[in-house]
Amino acid sequence: MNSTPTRNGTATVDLRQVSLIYPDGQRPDGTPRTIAALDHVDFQAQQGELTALIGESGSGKSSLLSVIGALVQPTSGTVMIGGTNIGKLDDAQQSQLRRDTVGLIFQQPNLLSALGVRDQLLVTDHLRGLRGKQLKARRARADELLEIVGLQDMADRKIHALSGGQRQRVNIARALMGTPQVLLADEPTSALDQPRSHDIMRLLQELTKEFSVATVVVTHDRGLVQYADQQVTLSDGKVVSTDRIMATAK
Ligand SMILES: Nc1ncnc2c1ncn2[C@@H]1O[C@H](COP(=O)(O)OP(=O)(O)OP(=O)(O)O)[C@@H](O)[C@H]1O
Repeated sequence: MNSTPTRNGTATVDLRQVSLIYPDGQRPDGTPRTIAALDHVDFQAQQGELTALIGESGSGKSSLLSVIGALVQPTSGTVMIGGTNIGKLDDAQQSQLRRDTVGLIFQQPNLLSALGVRDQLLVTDHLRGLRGKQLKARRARADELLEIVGLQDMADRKIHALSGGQRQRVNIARALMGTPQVLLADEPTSALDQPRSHDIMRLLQELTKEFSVATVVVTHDRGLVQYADQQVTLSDGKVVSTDRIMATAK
């Protein structure tokens, strides 16, 4: 599969006229009703840039993230990720693209309580099929990422001995293990207090530049938009504005 990083200003994430229609029960006359979670959405995210995705509850933010992450197939439209048209891939190729190209960061860090911090990162390689010596060689990558997110002294700690902010850092480091081109975060700060939320956004901003990923962060908190390069606002499944964030705001 060709998943070469895009260059020359081509967007790493490029969605054209994407709609996602769900069944939504029946009308009183018995005919099926539908809801457009996404309605002809055009969306681009560049490598090395952080996009903040905002909008009211139910406006389609998580749906958009799911489509970008190839977790959900849109009903219509084109989704290009890292130069690959994901609509043209079969299921196995889509899974591979998810594993190789996309890093996912969820609201609540879904970490495995029995494992130490470093092993949380290595388990992703285990899932990619690495074993034995190959897996051991990845320890260095895991430790490098833990240092970058400020957890170098906690590699052997169990998850229950970490704070919420530290857990989210583990989650972020884990998402970077596969060297993704796209980093998707669905409300990564919702379980954190204000200072910790700003720390996590600052970290995501730094990592976006350092790893040259196209990062898309869903947030309810407009105070966190200052860490983004672009702000995209959704309403009723439609993109209602796409704005550059001025450097002076950061
Ligand atoms: N699997 C589904 N089946 C039917 N409708 C769905 C499904 N997923 C989402 N929807 C609908 O699509 C719309 C967009 O939902 P989505 O979760 O993307 O919004 P959101 O902006 O992320 O909301 P929130 O901020 O509350 O998480 C909503 O009206 C929702 O009810």
